[in-house]
Amino acid sequence: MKATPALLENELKKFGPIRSNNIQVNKVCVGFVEFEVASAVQKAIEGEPETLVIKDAVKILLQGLGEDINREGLLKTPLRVAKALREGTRGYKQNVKDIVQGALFPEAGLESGVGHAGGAGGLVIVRDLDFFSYCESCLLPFQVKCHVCYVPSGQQVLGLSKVSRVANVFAKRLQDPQRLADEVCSALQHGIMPTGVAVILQCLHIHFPSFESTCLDSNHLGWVKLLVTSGSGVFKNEKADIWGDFLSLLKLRDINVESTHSRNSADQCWCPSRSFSKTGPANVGMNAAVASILRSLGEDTSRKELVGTPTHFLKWLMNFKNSNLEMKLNGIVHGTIDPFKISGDASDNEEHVHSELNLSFCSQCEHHILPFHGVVHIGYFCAEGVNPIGKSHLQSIVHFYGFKLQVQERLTRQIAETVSLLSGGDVMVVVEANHTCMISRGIEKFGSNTATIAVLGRFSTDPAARALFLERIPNYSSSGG
Ligand SMILES: Nc1nc2c(ncn2[C@@H]2O[C@H](COP(=O)(O)OP(=O)(O)OP(=O)(O)O)[C@@H](O)[C@H]2O)c(=O)[nH]1
Ligand SMILES: [Zn+2]
Repeated sequence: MKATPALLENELKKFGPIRSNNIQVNKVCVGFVEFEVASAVQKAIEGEPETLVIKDAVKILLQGLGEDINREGLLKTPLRVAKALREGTRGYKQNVKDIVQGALFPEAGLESGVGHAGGAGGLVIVRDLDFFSYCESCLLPFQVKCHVCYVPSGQQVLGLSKVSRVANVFAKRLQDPQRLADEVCSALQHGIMPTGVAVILQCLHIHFPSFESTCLDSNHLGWVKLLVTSGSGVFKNEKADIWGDFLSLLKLRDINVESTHSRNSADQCWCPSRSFSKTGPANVGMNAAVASILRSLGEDTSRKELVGTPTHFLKWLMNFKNSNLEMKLNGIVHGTIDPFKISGDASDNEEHVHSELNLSFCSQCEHHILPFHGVVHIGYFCAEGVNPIGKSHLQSIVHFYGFKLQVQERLTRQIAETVSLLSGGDVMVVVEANHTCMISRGIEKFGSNTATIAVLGRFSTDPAARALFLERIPNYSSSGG
């Protein structure tokens, strides 16, 4: 029998109240039912008209990138992207009242009547809540670390998890950092009716790299960082003393709050897409496809913040098309570009492992059309007295294979194979990357990182050479990841 939510709900009711002697059994069954309900909901989403529209739009975008939509790696991509976008904007359908209702608990203040604490006048601070939101200007996910402080009144406090749930309702929408902070603050103020609420968001937005641009420095892919604040009630005045207590507790945790009170305005250049004056010739079909995605998410495409979004998103996406780079690389792989060849007669000289570390890359996951980015380390044998391959040439190879719809394993192999053509066949490549698709949606593993290794020639039979090269790789955190 097919598990529909209604049917499963009925099944649940049959268990009756949980008693201590059957709690284990009930727990298992409840877990199973929850899982079944979740997959039933997922299945339902797959068939909804909004999902179908987004799937069609994604096919147009893939074709615009010159991809074969029937290639195996891309077959499920339209559905994955549709589900990711709908999941990532589910906040439009959520209601703060439903979350807060029933989670306000009576809590007395200090008995002596001197000072502030408990449910009256003390501070409650919930720190380091990690979220992803979608940038309304370019449709890419951006990372948010959220800190909330409120001053209870009326002898009641809110269940702590609800602070995070309420913030996530607004994070799961197309957003701008300041609006997100204001909406979270206002929702908590209305939901808890405390003496005041303060919200601080630390936001990170990926740069828009392009092969031609200078956005990528030689070490790592940069981030646009923005810190915004919002306050209500006793926090309304940004200079009020009470901010000091909140900020001090954040300072204890290495959060730089120096500029917290210089409220960042929307006109500050937050989304890198806004700083592009020049955009390439518009692809009308692709533009219309992105607009149809926005409408399917329940957005009004004439809202002023969204007017440029299709163009901005395409500006990002078309980086991964690459036709010009293809021609540049032909020279590299066929050895017609002189500096790429190792020069000198090295046949009698001793060879050593040469390494080029921390070559930055930015790529686009072909499963979810979301960025993955990080650094590449390349090792190869080089004879004494022979010029190694120029760092800029290795960086070009990395960019060439990065600026495509990719998977990390393929990227690693392709770099290794290309470098082996230039270096005589003994190559080791390590790629360290953060996958936005692992962080911003689905499993939401904040801080997770993936490393892949490819070895060719002598590196595959010589553990000492591998160890020597691996030892040179700095800690990921210190290499710009
Ligand atoms: N091996 C590999 N997998 C990747 C890469 N980028 C994304 N993926 C994975 O591709 C898989 C796609 O799995 P599916 O089950 O078809 O899609 P999904 O339902 O969106 O998967 P979840 O991410 O688990 O929600 C996921 O496990 C992703 O983590 C990559 O570079 N290499
Ligand atoms: Zn943006």
